[in-house]
Amino acid sequence: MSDLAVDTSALRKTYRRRGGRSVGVENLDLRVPVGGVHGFLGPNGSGKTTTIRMLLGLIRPDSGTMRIFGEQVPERLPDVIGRVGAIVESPKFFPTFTARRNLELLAGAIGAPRGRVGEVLESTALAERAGDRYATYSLGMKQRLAIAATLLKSPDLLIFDEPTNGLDPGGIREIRETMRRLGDEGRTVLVSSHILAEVEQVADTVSIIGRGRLLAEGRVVDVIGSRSEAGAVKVGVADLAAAEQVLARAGLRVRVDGGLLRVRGVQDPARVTELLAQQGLYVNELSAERVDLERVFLDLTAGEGLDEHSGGRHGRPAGPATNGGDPA
Ligand SMILES: Nc1ncnc2c1ncn2[C@@H]1O[C@H](COP(=O)(O)OP(=O)(O)OP(=O)(O)O)[C@@H](O)[C@H]1O
Repeated sequence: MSDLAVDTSALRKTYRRRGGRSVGVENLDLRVPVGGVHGFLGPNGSGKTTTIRMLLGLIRPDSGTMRIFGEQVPERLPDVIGRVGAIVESPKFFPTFTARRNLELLAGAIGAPRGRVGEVLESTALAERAGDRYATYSLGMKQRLAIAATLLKSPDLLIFDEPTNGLDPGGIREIRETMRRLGDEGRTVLVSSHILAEVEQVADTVSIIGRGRLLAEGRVVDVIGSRSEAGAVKVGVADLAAAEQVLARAGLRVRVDGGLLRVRGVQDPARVTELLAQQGLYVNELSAERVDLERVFLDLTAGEGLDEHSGGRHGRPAGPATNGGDPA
């Protein structure tokens, strides 16, 4: 049995556009391990939805291969689709029926056991409100009911494309907790998002893409760890320009960023304080640089945002992904 829930190899998809073709996904090797939550991250227009739609057989790739649980798709999709639950657009529920009734009707339609309804309401933390009419649900509850509906057939792989779009912080937290619960049950959750803080808290592993290409992948701790640097500190001081010169003269790599100095290659932070104090520059803040997924993402995808009107992606040559490269 494959230890990957999803894997793609050299996947490519282009779209026709005026004057030629634009690239949706370029040479993409995506690997999603079985079990746990996998964040599929990228800026707007980077190819997340395109990839998900190809996996679900909704659009065809130009070239490359895709497998779900080791089965080649789209060729073998009928064999594995029963193990896959996806929310690509909001399902239709009857507004005047309760959530439970809506799920019972759906369970009947797809031949899921009726007892499953109670279980999926528990999994999505909707059990207490299951007797309320759908029309009275908040957006977050509606989204969780959509997840509950996909859980009726007890899928091993769940694919969620930007599931928290339009939700308030409370709704986002509930979806996050639901995804974590599903991952802990041993299911594989593939969730696309451009909200990094949310993914960092819930994902076990991530793939980061930009302009349709893979930029980094791996366990969240490793992706962050590989780009953290010992001896990187942030320094607050009133005269940033003068302090920058002093530290640069002392051989430290330093730049001004966001009202602070970012200094690298610092073996002893007390040395920074001393060097500056000698010149009458007094440090009001000094802390180790904390690298989070957001920082990694911004470094990796700098300049990867799309300008739809520039035609910048058109005819882009293929090339290898620069996994784990050093941040600029
Ligand atoms: N049906 C289409 N026709 C033409 N171009 C398309 C089509 N769908 C997507 N694209 C283009 O393919 C690229 C990737 O888009 P895609 O929607 O997959 O990105 P995404 O990462 O899901 O973005 P978002 O976060 O905004 O949903 C973009 O340049 C987009 O304009």
